[in-house]
Amino acid sequence: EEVPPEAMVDAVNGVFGVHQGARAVHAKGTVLTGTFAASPEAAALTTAPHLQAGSTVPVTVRFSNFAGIPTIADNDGLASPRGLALKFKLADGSETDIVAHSFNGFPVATTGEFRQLLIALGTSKPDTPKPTPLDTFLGDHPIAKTFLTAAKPNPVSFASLPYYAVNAFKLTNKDGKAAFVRYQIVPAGGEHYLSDADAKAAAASYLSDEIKKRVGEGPVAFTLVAQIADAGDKVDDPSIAWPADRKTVPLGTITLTKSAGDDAANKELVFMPNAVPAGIEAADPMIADRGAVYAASFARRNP
Ligand code: HEM
Repeated sequence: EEVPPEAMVDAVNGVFGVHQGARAVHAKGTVLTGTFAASPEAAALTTAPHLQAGSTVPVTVRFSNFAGIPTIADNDGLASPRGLALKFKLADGSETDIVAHSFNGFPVATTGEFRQLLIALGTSKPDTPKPTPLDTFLGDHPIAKTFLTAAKPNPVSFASLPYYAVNAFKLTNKDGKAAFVRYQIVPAGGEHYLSDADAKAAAASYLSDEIKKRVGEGPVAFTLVAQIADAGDKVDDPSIAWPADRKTVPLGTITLTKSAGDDAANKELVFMPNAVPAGIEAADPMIADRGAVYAASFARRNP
C-alpha cells in the first residue's frame, strides 16, 4: 500500500496533535556537535567517503524524546524510545544522515502498517468503547504489542543507552562486494539507567540538562557499528531484530564536544534517513518513505 507522505504526517499528528514549529514526532530535542573518525575496518565494507580509514568529518547529533509533544517531560513514559539523529558533513559539501532510536526494532514491518497503527492510536481514547481500534490492531500484531509494552527504563543520560537505526542498508566496497547492514550506536561508557524512584524524582528536562553539563566537562563518545546480515535475514522488515550473535564491525567513533542548544536554536536542522553517498544504498523500502515523510514534516514546521 502506497501512503502519501502528507498522510503519514497527518496520522502522526492524529496521535500527538499539531504543535506549531515542532517535529510531528521526536518533538523535544537537544543538539551537540563534534567529529566522526572512521575505523580501520570500515573501508572493507564500503567506498563511502566518511568510512575510509583516516577520514575525520564534522558531525551534528540531535538527541530526542519520542513523543510529538515539544514540552514532554524527559521522565514521561511517552519520552521513550529516545532518538539519536546523526549528520555527517562530507568534504564535498554534501551531508549523510543516520536516524536511530533506543529500541532494537520497530512496531510494524511496513509504512502502510505504521499508518494503521498511528490511526488506531489516534482514535483510541480512554472513553472509546472496547475493544478500541488499538486493542484490535494489537490483537492482530503481537510484535507491535511487544514494542508498546516493553519496559523502557529512563536512562541516566542520553549518552548511556544504545541506539539502533533499525532499517537495513546495503554497503558496497571497492571490489564490488556487498553486505546488508543495520547501524547501531553504542555508548562508550556503557548502558546506565535510573531506578524507578530516581526516574520519578527527575526534573522535566533532566536529560537535556545532563548532556549539556556532561559535554562541558569532557567529550561524549559513541561507537558506530554495522551489524552484518546473514543470508536469509530479512532486510525489508524492521520489526524483526537480527539475532544478537550476528557479526558486528566498528565503523568509527563519534566524539561530541559542544552543545549547540535546544531546538529553538536549530530550526533549520533536519535529518534524512535516505541521504546516502555512493557506497551506501537503502535496502529497506521504509527508508525512502521516511525520507519523503521527514521532508513533509520539515516543510510544515518551517513554513
Ligand atoms: C514509516 C515509518 C516512519 C515514519 C512515518 C516516521 C515519521 C517521522 C516524522 C514525521 C519525523 C519528524 C521529521 C522532522 O520534522 O524533521 C520523524 C523523526 C524521527 N524519527 Fe521517524 N518515522 C518512521 C520510522 C522511524 C524509525 C524506523 C525510527 C528509528 C530508527 C525513527 C526515528 C525517528 C527519530 C529519532 C526522529 C527524530 C529525528 C530528528 O532528531 O530530527 N523513525 N519520524
